[in-house]
Amino acid sequence: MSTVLKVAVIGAAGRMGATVCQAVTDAADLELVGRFDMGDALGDLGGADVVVEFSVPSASLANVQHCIAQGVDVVVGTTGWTPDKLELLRESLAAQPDTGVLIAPNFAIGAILMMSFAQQAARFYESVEVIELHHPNKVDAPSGTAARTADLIGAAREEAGLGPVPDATTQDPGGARGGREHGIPVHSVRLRGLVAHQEVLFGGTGEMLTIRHDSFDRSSFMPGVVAGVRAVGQHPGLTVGLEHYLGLT
Ligand SMILES: NC(=O)C1=CN([C@@H]2O[C@H](COP(=O)(O)OP(=O)(O)OC[C@H]3O[C@@H](n4cnc5c(N)ncnc54)[C@H](O)[C@@H]3O)[C@@H](O)[C@H]2O)C=CC1
Ligand SMILES: O=C(O)C1=N[C@H](C(=O)O)C[C@H](O)C1
Repeated sequence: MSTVLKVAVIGAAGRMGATVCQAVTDAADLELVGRFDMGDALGDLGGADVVVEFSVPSASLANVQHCIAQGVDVVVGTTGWTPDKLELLRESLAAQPDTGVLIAPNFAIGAILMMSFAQQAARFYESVEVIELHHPNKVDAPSGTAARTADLIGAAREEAGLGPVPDATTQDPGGARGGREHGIPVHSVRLRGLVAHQEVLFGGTGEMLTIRHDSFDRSSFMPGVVAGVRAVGQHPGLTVGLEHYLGLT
């Protein structure tokens, strides 16, 4: 007899939360047992085996810690995870060694491959810049995906002994050169009509490589979220990146 996993969603009234509720309802092996949003008491999480968390960066840590304290596995899509916050999660998990938490900056398979390809390409190019483009309702910049991509590229460049990206700019009063993540220039575009998009531009002598991914619809994230829900129980502790569940590392 096959087992049905009970799933609750935190941030259930949001763009991603509502889409996840539908995806869980549509999956024969999953049962939606709870929808929680801002102001709701999380309590026993509706008796869930797994919680999916898509809220806001300022609330996510406390929500995930509540789930860990209940011994409930969590799949997290919310962005804004700093090294300090991740360390707090590891401390919480130390008291619940059988509980699993998956944090994925992006659940779309193409975005995961984009990050992996960018990591591979990083050591071959002197120049690199990341451009992320999103809907204008997004509250955080740069995107979690761009920050993660820049981290992977920056680490690969360091390992290869590459120095800083070349850039002669000495005057930029308006910040036209964008921000920097792990030393990599990152540019954030917010435009009505967009969902989630990213380009990674690599430049070398006489050539350029562009790696681009587009999410045209939030359905693009659902296969990854559902795969995470099914697998998180087999991965106690903290995992950052769905690629670790997909055999890509
Ligand atoms: N990992 C991935 O693949 C993806 C991640 N995201 C990230 O997911 C997060 C949510 O994105 P959207 O759904 O577009 O945002 P949204 O603004 O549509 O939804 C956020 C929801 O969280 C709720 N919320 C706020 N505070 C809360 C609290 N304390 N407890 C429970 N719920 C609370 C809000 O009321 C809202 O319903 C963002 O951080 C975004 O960057 C978005 C898309 C894909
Ligand atoms: O807010 C969004 O929409 C998205 N957020 C995530 C991020 O910040 O990288 C994932 C995806 O880009 C959509």
